Order: sequence, then C-alpha cells, then structure tokens
Amino acid sequence: MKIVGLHCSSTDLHAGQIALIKHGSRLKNCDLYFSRKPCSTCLKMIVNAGVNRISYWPADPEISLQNEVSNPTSTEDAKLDAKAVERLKSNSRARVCVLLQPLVCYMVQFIEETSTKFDFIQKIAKSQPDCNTDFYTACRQERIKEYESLFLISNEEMHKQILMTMGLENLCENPYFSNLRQNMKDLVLVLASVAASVPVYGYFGFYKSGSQQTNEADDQCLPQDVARHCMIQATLLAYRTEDHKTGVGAIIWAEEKSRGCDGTGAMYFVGCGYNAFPVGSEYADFPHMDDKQKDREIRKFRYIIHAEQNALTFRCREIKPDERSMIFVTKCPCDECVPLIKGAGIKQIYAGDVDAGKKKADISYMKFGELEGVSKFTWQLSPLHTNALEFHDPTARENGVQKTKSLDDQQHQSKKLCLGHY
Ligand SMILES: Nc1ccn([C@@H]2O[C@H](COP(=O)(O)OP(=O)(O)OP(=O)(O)O)[C@@H](O)[C@H]2O)c(=O)n1
Repeated sequence: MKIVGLHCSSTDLHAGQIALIKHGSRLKNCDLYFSRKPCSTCLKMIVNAGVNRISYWPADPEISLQNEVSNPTSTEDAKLDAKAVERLKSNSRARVCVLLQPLVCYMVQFIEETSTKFDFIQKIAKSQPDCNTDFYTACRQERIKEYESLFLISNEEMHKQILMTMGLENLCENPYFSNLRQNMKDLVLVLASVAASVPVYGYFGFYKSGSQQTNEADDQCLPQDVARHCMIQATLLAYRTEDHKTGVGAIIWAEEKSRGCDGTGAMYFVGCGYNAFPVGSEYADFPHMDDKQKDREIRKFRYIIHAEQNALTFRCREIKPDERSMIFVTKCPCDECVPLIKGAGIKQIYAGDVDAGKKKADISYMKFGELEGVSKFTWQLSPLHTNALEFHDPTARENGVQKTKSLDDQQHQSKKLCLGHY
C-alpha cells in the first residue's frame, strides 16, 4: 500500500474536492479515508474518478444533522444531502463503508505503556529527575479531551440519530451501537497517547542542533506546533514496524513556492514509511535478532529497510531542489540513511537523537552529527531558555503541561473538516 496524499479542507474547498483537484483521474482504484462521511458535492466527483473504496468515520463532527431547532433550513439541506449521498452510494461501483477496524486486544494498553518510551518523553524525564513521567499522563488527558470533542459525540441519543440519518441504522441497536462507540473511543485513546508522546511541555521543542552551514531559508524551523504534528504522524507510523524491538516512523513533507489550496497551507505530503522487511516477505523469511546475538548471520540489520528508506522509496511526489523539503524521523537517522537523505535533496531533518554519535556492531549513528548542508532540528530544551524549565506566566501551564495558545485554539476550533452544509 502506498499513500498518495493527505489533504484537509480549506476555506473554499472540501477535502474530497481537494483530493480530486490534486490527483484527478489518478484517483482511479485508490482507497480514500475521510474523517466524516463525504457530502454529495465531493462524493459524486470521487465516484466518477473510479475510486475503489471510501471509508469514513461514523460521526458528524459539526453535528449539522442535529441543529434542527437553531437552523431549520441548513438541517433540511443536510438531510437532503444525506439522501443524495445514499443514492450515490447505492448506485455506484465504489464501496462506501464505515472506517473502523476494531483494535486487537491490549492495543490501547500497549500503546499507552510504550509511548512513554519515546525519546521526546524520555528527554524531558531525564532533564527533571524528580518529576517522573506524570506530565505525560496530564498531557494525555488533555489530548483525550480535545480529541473526544473533535471525534466523538457525547450524547448517545444524538449519535444514534446521526447514524440513522447517515443510513447506518444497522449500527443503532445494542450490542452493535456500544461496540461501535467503544471502537471509536479506543482509536481516540490511541491517537491521544501517541500525540502525548510528543508533548507540549515547557520550552521543549525542535531546535537546531550544532552549528551548521546551510542556507538561511532552509535554516528556519517550522512553527513548533506544525513540527510536533508531523512528528506525531511519524510516531503513529512507527507502531506499524516489523522490527520486534525498535519501531521507527518517517514522514516527508515539502513546502511549495506558492501557497497551495489544500488546507495544509503551503505544505504538501511527499511520502512516509516505517522500518520493515522487504515488501512481500513473510514473517519468518528473515532474521530478527539484534547485535547482541553473536552469530552475525542471524541478525536483522542487512535485511530490514529503514523508515527513511521506505519513505523515500514509496514517495508519491518528487523532491524538488528549489523547494524546502523536510523529513520527520522518530529516531536519529543512521549512517546508512544520512547520505540517502542528503542525496535525495531533503533540506531539513527533524528527529529524535537517541543513539546519535553511537557506533553499534551493525548499525551506527555517527554521521548525523557531522552532516553539513542539511538543517537538523532535534528535540531539546530551547537554547534560549536552557535554564528556564518553568514558565513565568503561571496561566500558561496546567498540571505541568503548557496550554495551547488561545489563538491556535480558536483557529483549531473553527476548523471544520468539511465546510459548508452536509
Ligand atoms: N533512523 C532509523 C534508525 C533505525 N531504524 C531501524 O531501527 C532498528 C534498529 O534500531 P536500534 O535501536 O539501533 O537497534 P536495536 O538492535 O533494535 O536496539 P538496541 O538499541 O538495543 O541496539 C532497525 O530496524 C532499523 O531499520 C530506522 O528505521 N531508522
């Protein structure tokens, strides 16, 4: 499977319309994933492009289908549109279905426990030995609250009514309804746990590492919230690893010269990957041992494809020399990958720096520190505030976790996943 694009709605266009503009008839046979059921404006074009499957999150984040009292005309429109969507669905070849695979047992617990092991949490914990990792729990609680309000509908009756209007009455009876809500909740918990592993905490963030020779434009760090968002994506990918021990995720974005229309500002998705054995291989085809195993022949390192290598191989866009392209990796790039990243023309690396400068038996991390010509940003305390872990403004913190800026909050709240009527 290869990801060919990630889009969200802009002021003028819905996410589905943007996918259509960006990819045109290349959408043929693709699978599309929506954070809500697409409206007829998007669906008719997508169906027409010949897509294979459309999966959507079974909720309506704007609750536009429920605002009958406050806004009868738009609710009427929303209901008409829901009917049109049903007709498009039943009369088209594409499979239109609910996006929800129940998670395997213990997955939520596994992710919650392991996400504290990521570099980003460990660095903070090490810098303040007395504070243990409680800040992780506080940060996770904040993310849970935020994502629940975005992705779940707290009132069960209202959720049932929305499902009915969407043509999902088969999910409104128990135990199906409660299973559906539990599955949705589990995914929210997974997302919140992973997001909390790259926390908003004090003056920690991605800052330039070392004194490097690069051109000025490439030296500019992304806003911290954008960098964190992309690293969370990479961290989610790391959970797909085929390595028993170490999961690594990587995602490449680039910045267009002109501002795009796809709701991601000027940034566009280039590719992503995680560490795994060659495509098509079966579980026992290759060795899985690490370099503590004496017999070198049964170690994994000569076989496993690194996260950055998969992101570069399965990218959907070219890396243009005159655009600022950036890779986000959850671990320090190793000596095999550093020349590949530079050779591919990537301008910025955002990474954790676990193992940086280490020479292990079969994998080394020596070149990252010496790398010139690519800007490197690693997770650390802001160099301007090295001794200032505490905020001067006490209102900026809550349970030890920095609160999101109110302006960001407002922008986030007003961002609709699919603008306009349903
Ligand atoms: N930037 C990186 C760094 C490592 N890896 C992957 O991470 C694993 C190796 O991780 P590492 O921690 O160096 O070695 P391990 O033997 O797994 O663990 P240990 O730290 O105990 O040596 C390999 O699958 C390698 O493909 C990767 O994809 N991208």
